[in-house]
Amino acid sequence: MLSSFSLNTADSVVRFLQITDPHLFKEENSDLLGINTLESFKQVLTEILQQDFPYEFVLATGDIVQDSSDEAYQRFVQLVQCLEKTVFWIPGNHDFQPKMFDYLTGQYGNINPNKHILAGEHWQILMLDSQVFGVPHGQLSQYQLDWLVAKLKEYPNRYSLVVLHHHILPTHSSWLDQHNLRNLHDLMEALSPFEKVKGILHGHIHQQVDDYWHGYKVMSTPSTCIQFKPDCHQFTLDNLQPGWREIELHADGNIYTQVKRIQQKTFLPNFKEEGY
Ligand SMILES: Nc1ncnc2c1ncn2[C@@H]1O[C@@H]2COP(=O)(O)O[C@H]2[C@H]1O
Ligand SMILES: [Fe+2]
Repeated sequence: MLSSFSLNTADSVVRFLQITDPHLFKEENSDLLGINTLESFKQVLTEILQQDFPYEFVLATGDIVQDSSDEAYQRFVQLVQCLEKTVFWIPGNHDFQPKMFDYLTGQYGNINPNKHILAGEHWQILMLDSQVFGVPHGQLSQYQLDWLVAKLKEYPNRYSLVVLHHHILPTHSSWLDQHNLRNLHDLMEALSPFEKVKGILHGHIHQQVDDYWHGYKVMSTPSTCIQFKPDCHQFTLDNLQPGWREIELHADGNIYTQVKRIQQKTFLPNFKEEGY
């Protein structure tokens, strides 16, 4: 396992961005259900650059590439260079991890493969791999759970944010909820002895969630491409725009966060599509 990454902050508040589910392709003109995922990702980056939120790093929470191609992972690295910040990442169900390790380990740009961030003096961020290769649902292996518990024991004085790709709370869309994290009870058992765990952050469901579960703040963030509509039994796309999330971790253990969506362009999918 990689060593921990220590991020010294000038301020007592740790600020970062989450981007998730870009679903990039090998070909620049490919689309996912009618949205060109390269164009929507570029627009998210463009509008991030226009904000004045003073973030220090970025978390990319999976489904970076849709077609396992070298080109799309390389393009992701090139595109995020404009942010001039370190980008950490975890795999989603669509990612091909051998290629993530080929291209996302830092040799080609400001990408960092560490999964444990000591963020300032008061926080740690624990990034988990919930991928089960070849299927859309998620599962945390015993190795991931043991690693999580080991880090929580090692840094008992830090507040903790847990990050994974898959969702833990129902979206009330049965087609999507079948692809959730299957062993949530194992995650809960791992976390429950540690009072300083404050939040759980994920992607995967292409929609915003800001909720609480057993005292943890649970956050999910719009994809940078297509959006899924909540509360729909059948596969249903939403007309909401691509987005990202700003997060602040405060020294008293509070998390302040907001979702932003692009405003200067409109991306609409083909609403007749029934899946991918
Ligand atoms: N019509 C559908 N019914 C069930 N699952 C689907 C459908 N279309 C796509 N999916 C899967 O659901 C997943 C949800 O988000 P992902 O981007 O991980 O990838 C999606 C596909 O793997
Ligand atoms: Fe996903």
